[in-house]
Amino acid sequence: MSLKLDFSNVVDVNLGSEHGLGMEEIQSLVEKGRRVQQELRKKAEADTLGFYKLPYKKDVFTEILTFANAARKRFDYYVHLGIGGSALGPIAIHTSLKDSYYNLSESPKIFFPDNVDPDWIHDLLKHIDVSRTLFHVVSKSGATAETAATLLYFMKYLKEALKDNFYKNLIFTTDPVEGLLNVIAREYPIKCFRIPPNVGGRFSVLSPVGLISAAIAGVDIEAIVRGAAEMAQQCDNDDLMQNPAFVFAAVHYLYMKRGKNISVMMPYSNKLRDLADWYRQLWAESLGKRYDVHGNVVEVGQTPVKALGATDQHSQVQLYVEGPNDKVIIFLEVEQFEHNEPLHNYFPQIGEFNYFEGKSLGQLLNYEKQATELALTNNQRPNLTIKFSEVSAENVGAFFFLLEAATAFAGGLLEINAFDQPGVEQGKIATYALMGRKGYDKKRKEILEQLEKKRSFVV
Ligand SMILES: O=P(O)(O)OC[C@H]1O[C@](O)(CO)[C@@H](O)[C@@H]1O
Repeated sequence: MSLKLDFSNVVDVNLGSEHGLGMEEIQSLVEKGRRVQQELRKKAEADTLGFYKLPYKKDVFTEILTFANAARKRFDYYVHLGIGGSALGPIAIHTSLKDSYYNLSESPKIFFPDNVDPDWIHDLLKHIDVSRTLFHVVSKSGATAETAATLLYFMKYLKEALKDNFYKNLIFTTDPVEGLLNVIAREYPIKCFRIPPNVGGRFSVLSPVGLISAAIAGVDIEAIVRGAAEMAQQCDNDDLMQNPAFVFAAVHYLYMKRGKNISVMMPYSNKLRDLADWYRQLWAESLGKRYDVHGNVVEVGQTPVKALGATDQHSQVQLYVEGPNDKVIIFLEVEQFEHNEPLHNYFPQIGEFNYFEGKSLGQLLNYEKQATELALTNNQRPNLTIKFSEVSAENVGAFFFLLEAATAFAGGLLEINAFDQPGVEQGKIATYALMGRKGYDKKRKEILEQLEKKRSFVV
């Protein structure tokens, strides 16, 4: 595993004192960082914070591999039903390590319909044969409306195709005991994988949530968790100035205090593109909080934005370089691409093309990254780079763990609970109420009254 973090362009010497951080400023957080580290270690040891232990669950990996090897032979299609933390990690693994163009992988063909757009879901039916499809339903709570709805949608076709044997094409990944999927699984012999209760959805990628689709696609899941475990060691370093999770968290904490409320993740790699989607949920749901742990109203958080290099140089970078200086840009860079064929100028009459001669697309992409980095730095825009030696399972696993540990550290520095999501729950409850779910009658009445009173302004 080789993942390196380059923080040079947040340092005041390179960025100027108005927008750069003094080393002593970061250093001044070390004492608080130590207290946060102790607190997190205690929680990990007491098993209240389960994501720390996910890279070491050997028995779970063996169970997944055994299941996946059999499933690869039995099914031609795999459909992953889940949303948020139950989908973004699996998608990121698939597009980074398997098939960067969705849905074109070899058999079994893999799909992640993580939305309830009826036309999009309907279109999927054109690409699969339901009787030869494994549906993997992933929901920690076992109740999320979108996931339940897509399960019910496909059930119609499963029942048509397989009659009472429909359950043979279903597997669930959910809480060990709680939730509606367990109620179904008690009735039908459906294979269930477990999300440990102490692992939140957005921290669950290294559990069966992310590893089953990966194993079915033929990704080396043992390499993913090996990379994560190596990174876990680095993130446990007592020397906090050498601890990548702490430094990442400290830098962002200091910038949040200075009003830099936007966190842009910009992979210069299409394969790493969806890691930024995964990061958005992690950073947004974990740190976007109204109250701190003492009950004070703090309304903290950073809005994560996804951009893609070089594509978004021609869309977003103008704003990043000259617009409001309210962002921290995180580049993801690949040092060694797998394919690096040299270009040749086939139009010698066009001398202007000669600078391409012998250069590769990878070189162009990385020079473009360097050029954007320079432009940002010269305009005092803080930026840092996470360098992947290559796009490999080890590095992707390490990336997941790094950002999870950094998020936990950032939550500690901000003194907020990084592991709940009360704001999302409000929306979930309102959806249940509007849909008329049992037990939500009072809420439904309240919402309908509220909607009636609302002034409308439709143009
Ligand atoms: O896995 P579940 O319980 O279906 O939840 C899906 C997602 O919904 C949320 O609760 C809110 O978006 C996320 O935290 C979670 O990853």
